Amino acid sequence: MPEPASASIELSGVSLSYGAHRVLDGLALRVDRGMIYALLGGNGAGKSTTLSVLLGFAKPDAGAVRVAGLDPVAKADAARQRIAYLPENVALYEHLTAIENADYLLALSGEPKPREAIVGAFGAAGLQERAWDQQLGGFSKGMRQKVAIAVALLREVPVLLLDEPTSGLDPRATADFNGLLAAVRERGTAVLMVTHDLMSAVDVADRIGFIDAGRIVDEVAAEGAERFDLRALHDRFANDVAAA
Ligand SMILES: Nc1ncnc2c1ncn2[C@@H]1O[C@H](COP(=O)(O)OP(=O)(O)OP(=O)(O)O)[C@@H](O)[C@H]1O
Repeated sequence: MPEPASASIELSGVSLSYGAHRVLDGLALRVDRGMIYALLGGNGAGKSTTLSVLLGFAKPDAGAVRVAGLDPVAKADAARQRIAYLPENVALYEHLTAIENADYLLALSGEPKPREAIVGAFGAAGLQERAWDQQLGGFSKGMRQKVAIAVALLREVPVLLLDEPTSGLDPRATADFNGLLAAVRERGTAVLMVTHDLMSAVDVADRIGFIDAGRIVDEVAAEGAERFDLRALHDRFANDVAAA
């Protein structure tokens, strides 16, 4: 069946085992354009493996995976061109300035941009002007993420994957980051955010999915009343994890 054009990320019936250990077990998940999906789950539930599958680093034993309409294993290069990925600890070059980092990363991905565009994206990402020409050595995690997300904005990719983006951020930096994500969504990007941060998920996500033992056991949509009931969601999250 042809895929709806709006599905930027789609996994259906995805299973993956490491030896005898089934890590993903019939996983189904869909993120449309202009949507933020928060994937929550306990340790070892399969969140990072889901990202690895979308990045084409892990090949499922069964099921279908599409990123911007492409199979990330069969069309690895083309699929990665369409993805921006922020790992939990963003890897940047310490001895290069913020601008040099952006310049280099954009050149690597074959999408060089002039300085004016880079500083424009830094401004949009909330990186203070005095940091633009500083080496990254002294940057906080929040500042590094701003550099990385500015690069993602400049690449104008349709899919953004985030692994624990707010872990280790203070509340102000978390709020800034969530605001930035909302701006990314406005551009029509599909955002999949792996997180343990239920508060951020409630703040910014359109849909929250709870994964356990490699499958989605519960999903809550933003338009539902429960979205605003943090306590109920917290209990549900704890129960989902405990019940498995
Ligand atoms: N390369 C691998 N080889 C063998 N087992 C693996 C491999 N990668 C992950 N696993 C196992 O798969 C399971 C799911 O791991 P995954 O990293 O996806 O969980 P997670 O939900 O991201 O957990 P956490 O919240 O702790 O980061 C874990 O039991 C892990 O030990």
